[in-house]
Amino acid sequence: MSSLIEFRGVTKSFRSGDAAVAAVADIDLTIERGEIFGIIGYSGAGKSTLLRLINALEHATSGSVIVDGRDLTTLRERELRSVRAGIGMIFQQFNLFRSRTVFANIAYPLKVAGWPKDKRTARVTELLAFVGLTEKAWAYPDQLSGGQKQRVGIARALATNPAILLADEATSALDPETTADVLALLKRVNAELGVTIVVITHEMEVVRSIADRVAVLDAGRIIELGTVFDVFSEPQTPTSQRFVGTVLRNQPGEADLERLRGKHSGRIVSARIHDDGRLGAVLSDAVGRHGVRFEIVYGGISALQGRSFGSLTLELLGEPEAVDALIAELRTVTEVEEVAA
Ligand SMILES: Nc1ncnc2c1ncn2[C@@H]1O[C@H](COP(=O)(O)OP(=O)(O)OP(=O)(O)O)[C@@H](O)[C@H]1O
Repeated sequence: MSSLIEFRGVTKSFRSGDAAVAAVADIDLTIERGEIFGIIGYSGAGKSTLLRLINALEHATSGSVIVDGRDLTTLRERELRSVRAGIGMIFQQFNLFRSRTVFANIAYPLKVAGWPKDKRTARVTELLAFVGLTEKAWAYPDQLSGGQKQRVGIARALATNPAILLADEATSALDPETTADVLALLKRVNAELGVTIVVITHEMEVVRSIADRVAVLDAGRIIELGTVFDVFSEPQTPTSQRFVGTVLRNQPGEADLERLRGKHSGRIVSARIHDDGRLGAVLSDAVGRHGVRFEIVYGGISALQGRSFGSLTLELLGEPEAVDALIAELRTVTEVEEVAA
């Protein structure tokens, strides 16, 4: 892979009264050609600003934004327009023209780019088939469901064959089932058309479903960056742990722990499950040897990017020394955390 989008020491500040407030600060980030890159963060974290710096709807206060080898901070408006032509964008509220048909909405960017009518018609027909809306060509946006509107948005964004697609909370207005359909379409856009996609979202499920890598943004800074597998299986910061906790139930939360403490008198430990299967092997062998009984009281295994990870929470019952010896043995193969005595 080669880098397609690069942020080098980028800060974007806005004036707020007399002060300058940084919406994003000191961003160093490289997005590779062909990947689906997720940016997650709470409201106000700076996600939209970061996205809008890629198509120069915002201009960096300092640092450089490099897209396909061109440093946007050195370009004139006319050159920026040609960069923007290679970047499509979709939005939470779809931003379709209500007074135009689906066909005309998709044809619009082609018209602006000066495509002749026969070529426009051929391209729109092709795009309608790709997003599965051939029958809706002459419908108006108000006659479509949310998912169909976003399909039109995607077709319109792809009309001029951009290398990059920016998705700004593109599924946040949709129900879970429609979200899954739209995300599947975005995956096809990436896999079949080779379009690099940057997705900003506050929903970890979106990141889990489609992204290859993810950056966690907090107060304008990237606090974590990695493959979706790494960030989900070992989130390093409390913010990332909270996001991961919204979609994975491997580890008991505070309320679960309280319930477990009330119900179980033995020592309770959580042990990480890795792809290697060693926890299961050691557990089945060692409990008998140490004379410890156990009960599984909480846990879950998730699969992501073709690998498994998870956690098992066990109540251990036996002589204190025997339980200590078992925990020590488990610790030789995985991470074990005592969560309640
Ligand atoms: N044009 C602007 N003028 C002044 N402040 C702005 C402007 N755009 C963004 N900000 C501020 O920058 C910060 C980051 O905003 P941004 O919209 O990028 O965050 P976000 O993570 O996309 O949030 P949301 O999901 O709510 O849109 C916020 O504090 C916001 O108020």
